Amino acid sequence: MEPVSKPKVSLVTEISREFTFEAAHFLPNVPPGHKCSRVHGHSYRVEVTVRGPVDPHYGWVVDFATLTEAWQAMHAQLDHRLLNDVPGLENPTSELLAAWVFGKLSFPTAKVVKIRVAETCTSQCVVYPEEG
Ligand SMILES: Nc1nc2c(c(=O)[nH]1)N=C([C@H](O)[C@H](O)COP(=O)(O)OP(=O)(O)OP(=O)(O)O)CN2
Ligand SMILES: [Zn+2]
Repeated sequence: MEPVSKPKVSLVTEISREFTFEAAHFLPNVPPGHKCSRVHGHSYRVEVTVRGPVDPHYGWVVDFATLTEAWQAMHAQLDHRLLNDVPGLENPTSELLAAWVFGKLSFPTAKVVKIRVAETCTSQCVVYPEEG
């Protein structure tokens, strides 16, 4: 079999994993009569993306299982909860939830470069660290 040749350009490598949880929320700061002022629920999807060097021995940035391990504590805080009760999520918009998740994740050899939160099939938010 032909050996796998090294690419001629240097590559940036990102890996992602999507997680899900079910939760209720309401948005306390919306205008009077807004439907989201009432408690309702979503099947949330959260995608975590990290970037880093590919470990030459393992051939991966980090084990996908490492992302899952990091997610477990957040899942326990979020799943089947009223998000407004979770410290830091008193106003649980997608934007603030994505920032909350971002603030809770770090890995020794990989950088968190994107968090995507989708409340519905058609609405999502992405946060990135600012460059510089
Ligand atoms: N920028 C944001 N806008 C809204 C957020 C948010 O987090 N950030 N959140 C909501 C509510 O949570 C709402 O439940 C979700 O809104 P929407 O996408 O409108 O969901 P629907 O399924 O109800 O969509 P329809 O097309 O109206 O059926 C609102 N806005
Ligand atoms: Zn909602």
